[in-house]
Amino acid sequence: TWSTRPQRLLKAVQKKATRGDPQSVISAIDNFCRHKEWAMNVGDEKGAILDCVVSEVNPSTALELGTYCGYSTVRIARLLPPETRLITLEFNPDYAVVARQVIAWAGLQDKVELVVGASGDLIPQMKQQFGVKEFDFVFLDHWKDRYLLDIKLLEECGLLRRGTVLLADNVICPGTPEYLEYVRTNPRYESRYFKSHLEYTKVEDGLEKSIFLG
Ligand SMILES: Cc1ncnc2c1ncn2[C@@H]1O[C@H](/C=C/CNC(=O)c2cc(-c3ccc(F)cc3)cc(O)c2O)[C@@H](O)[C@H]1O
Ligand SMILES: [Mg+2]
Repeated sequence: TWSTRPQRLLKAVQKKATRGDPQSVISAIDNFCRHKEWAMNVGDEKGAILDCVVSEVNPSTALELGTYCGYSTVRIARLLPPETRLITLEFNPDYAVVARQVIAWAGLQDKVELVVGASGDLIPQMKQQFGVKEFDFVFLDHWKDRYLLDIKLLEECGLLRRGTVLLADNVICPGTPEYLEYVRTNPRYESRYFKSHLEYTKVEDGLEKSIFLG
């Protein structure tokens, strides 16, 4: 039976990266995607911007929408201090199986709670089932037509606080026009665009950082 791209990416991590060394996992995935097979990880260039924002926020509780292979999960979790946690949501069970192994190879499984399911179903459960009071940081990198629905859901569920930072991938390519319009025009958000490139290419893309003002 044929392997999938996520499975081949995992093999590259297990072959090239050192167990317990998140940076080597990140580099192994970036090299695989740059030289072997492109994959939709946030990548090294946008990843450096993600790192800066995460370090600046220094979140106690963070949320990621769309785990995929766990690349950005590792990038975020490696920066989190002890006793903090990252909840990451992924509805494709096959991708979740790969992501769990990538996260474990990096030695970050204790900081990460990977939940298999759709964000629309799981976000309303965050307070009761997952004991979340509010999120300090949210990284959006799942289906692009879900970004707007999901931040409205996060607002409604009282999961955002004054100062919560939302960082959205792919606001140019593939693009998230309705989301951009919302966070840039809604007075409850202070938004800023970080120009960059689509992972592993020269195509323009960028991240939108939006602060919820409460
Ligand atoms: C509601 C819900 N709940 C839970 N998990 C959910 C979910 N919706 C999706 N997921 C999960 O998240 C990932 C999906 C990511 C979608 N990302 C992209 O489509 C994407 C595409 C490109 C791209 C750019 C130019 C091209 F020519 C081709 C592709 C680049 C990117 O960076 C992307 O992120 C994937 O793991 C999916 O299962
Ligand atoms: Mg993306």
